[in-house]
Amino acid sequence: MEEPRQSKILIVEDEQTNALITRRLVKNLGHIDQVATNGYEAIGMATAELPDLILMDIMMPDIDGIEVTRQLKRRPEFFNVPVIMVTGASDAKLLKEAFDAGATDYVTKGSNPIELTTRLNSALQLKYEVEQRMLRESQLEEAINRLEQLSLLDQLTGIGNRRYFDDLYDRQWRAAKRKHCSIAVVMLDVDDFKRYNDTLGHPAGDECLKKVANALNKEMRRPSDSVSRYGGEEFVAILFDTDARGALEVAERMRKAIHKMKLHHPGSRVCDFVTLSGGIACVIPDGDLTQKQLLESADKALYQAKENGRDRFSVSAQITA
Ligand SMILES: Nc1nc2c(ncn2[C@@H]2O[C@H](COP(=O)(O)OP(=O)(O)OP(=O)(O)O)[C@@H](O)[C@H]2O)c(=O)[nH]1
Repeated sequence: MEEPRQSKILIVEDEQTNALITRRLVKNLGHIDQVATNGYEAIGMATAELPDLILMDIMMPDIDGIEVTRQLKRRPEFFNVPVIMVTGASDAKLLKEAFDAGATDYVTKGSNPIELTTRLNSALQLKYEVEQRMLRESQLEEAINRLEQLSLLDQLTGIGNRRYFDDLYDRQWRAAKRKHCSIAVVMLDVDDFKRYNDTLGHPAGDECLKKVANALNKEMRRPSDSVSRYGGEEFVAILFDTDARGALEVAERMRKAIHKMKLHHPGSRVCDFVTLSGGIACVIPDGDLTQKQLLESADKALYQAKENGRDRFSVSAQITA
């Protein structure tokens, strides 16, 4: 059993002699003591500075120990503060009332100091064990949240991955349907990226994708806009509440941002630098059209942009809002 650490013990006792005896015992055990001589004072002191344990006299004028316990235990911060009742006689009915109010244990007045020491130590031990368990649980929860977050991020580029996109697209699609507003999907693809890898090597290709992802991400200016890595050298942006014109504007901004970086691309058939092609599709979702269809339209438009010479965007003719 771990040695109890130095704890703050609040002694609630209206009789001076009893208070003195208990204080001495608490001090001898190496703890810090505080004394409240009535119920109201006890509430004031306990709420001003949370004690680690309370030794509570039951019988007190004005407001008794049971009522004080009841009031304190209503407050969430007292959930793990043990309250040991100190009682004149072990009246079963009174004790039941005390336990119902939230007391942890009890000792009878004038009992052997060893008994009080043992009960005090075991109540503190249990309190610290509960605290440790809660800490471990919250650390575990944090680690799980972090893992969940990581599983939604693309490891290479640090932006959302396909899973992130699928989840967000589904939520935004349903929101657009509810609000009868338009949603735009922009599929983006680095031009001649196979040639980039072939001429400069795969590690350089990876670096290029990181820079492209970062630049695209910077162009997402509204909180509801996002760009994710769709896979390989393909990216996808979702623009909520955006029509075809708006989407084309954002797409052009992204294209220019890539141009501006002037990432040397010796194998490109388009120009000396890395360029992007993209396909845009947008719609106000209604009952028939599916998310998949909108994506397919954006993909077809991307193919069209490639066919038309790359380094450009094409807007899907079939579905527009
Ligand atoms: N370095 C690197 N290359 C990747 C990654 N993912 C996909 N690629 C490469 O991207 C290239 C894509 O090539 P293609 O689909 O033929 O298209 P492209 O060469 O970009 O030609 P167009 O799209 O027609 O302009 C392939 O060579 C893939 O190996 C990656 O994570 N890192």
